[in-house]
Amino acid sequence: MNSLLHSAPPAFPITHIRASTSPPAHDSLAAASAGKPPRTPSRKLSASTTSKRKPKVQEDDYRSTLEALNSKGRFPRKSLGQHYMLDGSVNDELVAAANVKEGDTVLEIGPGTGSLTNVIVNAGATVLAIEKDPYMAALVRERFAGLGCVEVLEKDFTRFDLCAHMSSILPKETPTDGNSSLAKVVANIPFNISTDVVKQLLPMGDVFSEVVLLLQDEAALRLVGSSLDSSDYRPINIFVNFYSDPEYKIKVSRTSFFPQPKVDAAIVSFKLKQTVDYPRVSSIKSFFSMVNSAFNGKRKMLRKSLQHICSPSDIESALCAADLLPTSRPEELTLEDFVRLHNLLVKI
Ligand SMILES: C[S@@+](CC[C@H](N)C(=O)[O-])C[C@H]1O[C@@H](n2cnc3c(N)ncnc32)[C@H](O)[C@@H]1O
Repeated sequence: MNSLLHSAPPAFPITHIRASTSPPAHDSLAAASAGKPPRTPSRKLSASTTSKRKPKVQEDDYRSTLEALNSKGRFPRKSLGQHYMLDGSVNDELVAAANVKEGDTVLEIGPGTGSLTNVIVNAGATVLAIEKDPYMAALVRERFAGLGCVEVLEKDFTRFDLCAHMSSILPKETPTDGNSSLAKVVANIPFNISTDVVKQLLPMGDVFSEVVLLLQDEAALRLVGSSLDSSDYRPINIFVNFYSDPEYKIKVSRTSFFPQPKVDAAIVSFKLKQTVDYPRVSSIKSFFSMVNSAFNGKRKMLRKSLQHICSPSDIESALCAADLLPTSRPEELTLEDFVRLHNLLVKI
């Protein structure tokens, strides 16, 4: 599932972008153009700053941002998957898919120029944005400075202690107004970290209610649509369905990005399950260890590939007790089948 595109053209053909009608909105663009990230101290989101703020509707200025970057020779970095969204309606779709509303807390991974951040803020949410590129982190921090509802952390998401940070910003108690205290994730992520992102976020149902991502289309179809007996059916499909209810929303053409990647994208939403709704297994760790072992020998029958757990005859008995054929192979088992098999095998 990893990687794909990042073969952006060597030059930055800004002429293919419609000229912005709005002037650069902030001084940061001047700093950006000069190649120096503006130095704005990061502010912590707090109840006092978030409740008092008045959302300020900004014109989306990402085209002018790109022009400013281009004018000083700043190239989107292939290694960071910097393919910026040019189609505002895709940002609207992402935000709508997560049903972002007033008072929500939203995690955005890779805000880039802040075009999606802007739509999330305008929906009334507070945003925690994690951006690896120091230059873009400074740019987006400056863009939303003064609103009090956007915290930008200059971090590599794949190495960030998200649980610790989220527990420091989310309320400890469930709000009495009936609203959920759970946060949401809305992000146009670099395709090359999509597996890491999905693996880190999906088991966080006690922190997030929805995760809405723009993924490479092929990866999205594999994650959400891979069915039994298909060659794409993998442990990640069991993982995704164990922790969430996934939905493929819409396909997004590669022409919506700048620079244009070699592949199309898609919006996928994952409604996260709460711990109490996970399939009942005695140990999640041993469950996924069994699933991984089963797929390690993809063409092998389970009675062979699971031999390190117990004897082939015990495995055959467990398969029969789970209403499965003794000759079953991993690609023939649903999540529920794996759960039944696991719970029988660990008892043996
Ligand atoms: C596909 S661009 C999307 C930018 C912006 N959200 C948009 O829609 O135009 C991906 C963004 O993620 C940032 N990024 C890349 N790797 C990252 C990582 N490991 N952690 C956090 N941000 C990352 C890039 O610098 C870039 O800004």
